[in-house]
Amino acid sequence: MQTRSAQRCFGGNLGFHSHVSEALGGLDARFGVFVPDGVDAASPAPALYALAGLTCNEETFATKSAVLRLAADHRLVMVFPDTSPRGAGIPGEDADWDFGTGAGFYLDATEAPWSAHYCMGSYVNDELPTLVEANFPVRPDRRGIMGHSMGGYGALALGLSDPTRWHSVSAFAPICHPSDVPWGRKAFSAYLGPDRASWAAHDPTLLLRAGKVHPTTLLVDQGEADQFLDEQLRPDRLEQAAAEAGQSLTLRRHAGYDHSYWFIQSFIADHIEHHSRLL
Ligand SMILES: N[C@@H](CCC(=O)N[C@@H](CSC=O)C(=O)NCC(=O)O)C(=O)O
Repeated sequence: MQTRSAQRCFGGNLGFHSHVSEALGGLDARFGVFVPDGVDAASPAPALYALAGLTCNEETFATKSAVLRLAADHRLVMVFPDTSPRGAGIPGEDADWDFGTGAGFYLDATEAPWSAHYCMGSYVNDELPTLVEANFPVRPDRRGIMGHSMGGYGALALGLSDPTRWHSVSAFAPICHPSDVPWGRKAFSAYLGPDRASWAAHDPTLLLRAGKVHPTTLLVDQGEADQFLDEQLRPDRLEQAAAEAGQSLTLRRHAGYDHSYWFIQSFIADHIEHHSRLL
């Protein structure tokens, strides 16, 4: 692991690091970690992973969400992964802002040529926690996951898939039913292939319909003036599937708020309290 930058921030240390990732087929992967003062090997803290959305990178959530002061106050270590492999060299990976670079969708591609590098599912679920837990003062038994948009989808999908690994889950404006919206159909067709049966394991709404529930309440915030709400996000589908599955869900709709980080900044404190209480 190589530290690319390190700064003091809100009485803690914020660093951005890189390493050669096995899950991403030997490419360099970047991530950020914030460690509040008072958290050390003798007194480790839970880690909260924050997944950013399409077009973002490992700096976006740390920089724009206003989460760091709150993480310091609640004594949570924050981990900020990148949103895709970088520089895989696959033809077309930089052609669209909603697919390829910056759009890894937190799953493991099974289709060539994407499967050689686009394995952000294994990366966020396994490789990065192993690396973080070996190099930072975090508790390996208490992890939370949150995210925005594509990252909100990732938080819900990974959290519902393995509640023993992710002990608290929340999302801002998540893509709730990717199999049935344009962003998700585009990514899943390429990364997972045309057989829609293989998509279900990566779709929060379909995971709930299949009986995958999380033992804690899922917290989801959604702006009603979000420009992507009706075409791409579909929280109504998640709400219905959660009700049918018996999944506890707090879904809050906020009049006037859009898809931006200004929306996230407005409600991030509630998410940090949610994770702090459960972790
Ligand atoms: N390419 C468009 C819109 C890109 C965009 O809105 N990205 C969102 C995430 S969308 C779902 O995953 C985002 O978080 N952008 C970063 C930001 O700072 O807002 C464009 O660039 O206009």
